[in-house]
Amino acid sequence: MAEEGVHVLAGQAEIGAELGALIAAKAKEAISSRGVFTIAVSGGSTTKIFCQDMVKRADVGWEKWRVFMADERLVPLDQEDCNYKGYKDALVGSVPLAAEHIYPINPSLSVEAAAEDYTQKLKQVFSEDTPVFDVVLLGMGPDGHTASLFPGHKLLQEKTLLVAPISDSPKPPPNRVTLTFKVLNNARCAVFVCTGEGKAANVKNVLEGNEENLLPAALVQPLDGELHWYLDSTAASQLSSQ
Ligand SMILES: O=C(O)[C@H](O)[C@@H](O)[C@H](O)[C@H](O)COP(=O)(O)O
Repeated sequence: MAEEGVHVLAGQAEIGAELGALIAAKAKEAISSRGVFTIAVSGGSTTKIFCQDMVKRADVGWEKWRVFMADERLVPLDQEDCNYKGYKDALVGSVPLAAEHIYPINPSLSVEAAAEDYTQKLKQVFSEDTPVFDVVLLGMGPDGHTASLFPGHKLLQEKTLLVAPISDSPKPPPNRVTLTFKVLNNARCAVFVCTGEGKAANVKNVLEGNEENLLPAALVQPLDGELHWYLDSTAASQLSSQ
């Protein structure tokens, strides 16, 4: 299995293959130790990079997977920018992952009620007060946001909620729900996938910047877990080690 740290690969296909090998290993380990594999997944480019490799993997114990959204847009579940739809369409029917094991938010609720409802869905699957995901799969926006945790936003200080509502997201749509750092940093393994030149400056800030004014992505530091960053060569182009 890949050691934790920064993995620089040529492009999205190569990242998909390495990421898929890591996730497959984490799934097998979790299922043999605890009987279930829990993962929180992100939208944007991560969905395609993850799914295009994972659909080829038959032996990862799909029946035992429980898939939550790291963040979700408050949009109908059949709308193209719904993160849940991206995963459901790519995986259900192609691999033996049951549709009911991918957990959508309820977009008919207010954003506050949708966050509370999603918290209850977490509590149905996790016995711990703060869920311990086997893997949280994250992207980073060009501004350094991750999940729906944006630079300078008050949610960066959230210490109580597991799932938070946000109604002023700078990245559209404005209404979203997101896992908080409390949950992200309680994971056994946090994995970032980040590609493209537009991310290069903040990849450098996060991985080689100083400790002041940390961007949201830099605040993902699992308390007792691994941290991986999968980068393509353009996203990694400003790193001094490249
Ligand atoms: O908006 C969402 O749904 C996200 O989950 C978000 O946090 C995403 O991961 C980043 O914005 C990176 O997106 P890209 O990889 O598409 O740049």
